[in-house]
Amino acid sequence: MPKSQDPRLIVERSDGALTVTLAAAERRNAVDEPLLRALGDLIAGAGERVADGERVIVLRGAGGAFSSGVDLGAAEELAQPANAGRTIDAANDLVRGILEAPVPVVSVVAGPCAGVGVPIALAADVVLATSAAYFQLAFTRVGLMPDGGATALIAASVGRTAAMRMALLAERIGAPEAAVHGLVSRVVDAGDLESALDGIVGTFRSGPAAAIAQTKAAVNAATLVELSAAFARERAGQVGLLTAHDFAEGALAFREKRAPAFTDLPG
Ligand SMILES: CC(C)(COP(=O)(O)OP(=O)(O)OC[C@H]1O[C@@H](n2cnc3c(N)ncnc32)[C@H](O)[C@@H]1OP(=O)(O)O)[C@@H](O)C(=O)NCCC(=O)NCCSC(=O)/C=C1/CC=CC=CO1
Repeated sequence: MPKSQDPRLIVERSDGALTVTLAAAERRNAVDEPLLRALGDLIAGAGERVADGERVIVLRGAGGAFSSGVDLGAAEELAQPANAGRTIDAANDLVRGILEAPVPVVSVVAGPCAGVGVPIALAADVVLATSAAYFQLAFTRVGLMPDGGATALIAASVGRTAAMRMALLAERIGAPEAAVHGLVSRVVDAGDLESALDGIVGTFRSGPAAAIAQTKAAVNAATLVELSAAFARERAGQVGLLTAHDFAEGALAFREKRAPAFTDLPG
């Protein structure tokens, strides 16, 4: 049984499936660098565990939400120049790890999925949503830009116009619309979630592991040709934004539950 060093991750193994649950429900499963790293380490271990029979990884969130993205309670620390790149790197490494894992990854989204939670969920090979799920690239609401490869992952699924709507307007995209745009693989009623998940896990458990691994790698290579460049562009832009006024104001305004007053100019 793989162990997580972070108590905010619940790790369960059952008959070839590793299930990892983000368990910080009081903040809608907000993440920070240590949590991103702990999750990334678990995903990275899949290459060794496949020989022991692991055939699929399931990512889900406790308490209804998948994740609300990076923890805005620590905005002041994130904005320190020495720290600014570290959380971005941890998120990028995690997303890359999900995409490169030799076993399929299934994300289960049954409520809010926001900020960097979106590229983490969408990096999975199957995104199973309930009708209560929604996706929100909330970054610009707090003076940031999408990261975690979101600019490439979203555009690969939804096209430029819808990507701009999600990234610039930070609109919530509910599960039915997410299905129309190809953001999710399947939408089910909450009551049917576990049986739908069992079906998907069962398909991977009894499927041809080598063929599945090759297929996943080939589809990702063909559809995410811009990913590495996107990681680099997002990192360069985000580091500057994290240390600027608008992020400090955006994060404070979120915590104070008021509208932000942004003042930074481009360039
Ligand atoms: C849309 C929401 C995710 C969910 O809305 P809702 O269900 O109505 O829940 P709330 O009432 O808003 O939240 C419940 C409590 O959780 C706290 N909380 C929620 N999200 C966060 C968070 N990300 N960080 C800290 N705390 C959070 C919220 O304050 C409530 O607490 P109280 O009960 O004490 O009031 C909605 O919650 C939402 O929009 N959340 C924020 C989304 C967001 O902006 N995420 C961060 C984007 S930035 C990012 O993900 C990535 C980076 C990149 C690298 C470095 C640095 C920063 O960001």
